[in-house]
Amino acid sequence: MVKEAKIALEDGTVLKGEAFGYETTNVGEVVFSTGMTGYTESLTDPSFKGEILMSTYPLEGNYGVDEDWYQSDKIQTEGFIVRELCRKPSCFGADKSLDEFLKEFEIPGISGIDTRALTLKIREFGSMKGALTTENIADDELLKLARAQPNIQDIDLVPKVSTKEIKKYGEDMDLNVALIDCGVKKNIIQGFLDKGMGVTLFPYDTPSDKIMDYDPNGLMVSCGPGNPERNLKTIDTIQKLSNKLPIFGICMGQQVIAKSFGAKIFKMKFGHRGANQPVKDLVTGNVFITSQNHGFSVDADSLKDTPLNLTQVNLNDGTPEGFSHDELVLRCVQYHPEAGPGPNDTRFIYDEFKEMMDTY
Ligand SMILES: NC(=O)CC[C@H](N)C(=O)O
Repeated sequence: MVKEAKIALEDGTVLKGEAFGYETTNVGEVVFSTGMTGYTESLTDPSFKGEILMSTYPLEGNYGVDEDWYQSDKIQTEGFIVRELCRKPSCFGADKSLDEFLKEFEIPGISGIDTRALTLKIREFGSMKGALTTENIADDELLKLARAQPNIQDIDLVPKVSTKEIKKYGEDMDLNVALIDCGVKKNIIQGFLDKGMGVTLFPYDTPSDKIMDYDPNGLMVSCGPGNPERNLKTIDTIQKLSNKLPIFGICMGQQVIAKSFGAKIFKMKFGHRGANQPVKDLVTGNVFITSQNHGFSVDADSLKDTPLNLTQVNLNDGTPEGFSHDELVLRCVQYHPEAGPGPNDTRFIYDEFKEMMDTY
């Protein structure tokens, strides 16, 4: 027999569905992703820490879960909301079902939710604090839990996902990248290795001279969960290194680099999450379809008072998707060129990073 599950939202909504995954109760900010595939990659993406993920695509789990697709070593989201769960997957490579996957990492799931209506509500209200339970909890208790949690802007999530020790990937490479791990995905590291660059992974709070001891050819700042403005240690390191090394950023990387040059950050109403976000390059006029997962953004107007130049914009809402620097060797993007999940339209950015380090 299938158990009942419930999701409560801070606006007073309580929705009932069927439980899957682990029997527990978790709180987080409820966000939606428009990706049609890639639930394994999204659920294991550290940038989802503190968030309860909802998929707008109506069927999840149909091709199972394979460990090769993980973007970190576990599920990072606080819960998963789906319209329909496939309990019997079919795929040549899969080693478990989505239900087994959530059980293994002790994460609750709810299916049978009208995800179209809930997405419309979030688009109107904005991302909402929620509580998801697969246990027996009264509606008003669950609502209290949803409302009592702190706002995602006010919590430190990066220390929860960043590496605790320095790690090296790739031996005997000509170029080596120092990667500050704010919540890196495996595909970001793999993207460098595939192009023949080695990677040294550093904790988010590593001081600048420690990084320079490794004599890197470039500095990469990764994606990561939560509010970039709270990531003061990484911002300090960037300020000390940006005139010493070529510097790159992806997602939170872009946000903290912008902040380190005095730009402002704001919380978006419902963010960009999915594998189909259109981005225009202002230099070439080319448009790319990109993979994204962020709820904060750099304020485009605030770039005017900085040495940063806007190079790319989002075609849905005009938010900044990339920039360069007047003098320094610097390239940032708000989207995920490494994909996982999503399209590979912007993989060439790794070649640009390489060229920038080669010529530096
Ligand atoms: N993927 C990311 O790096 C996300 C950055 C930041 N946590 C945001 O939501 O905007």
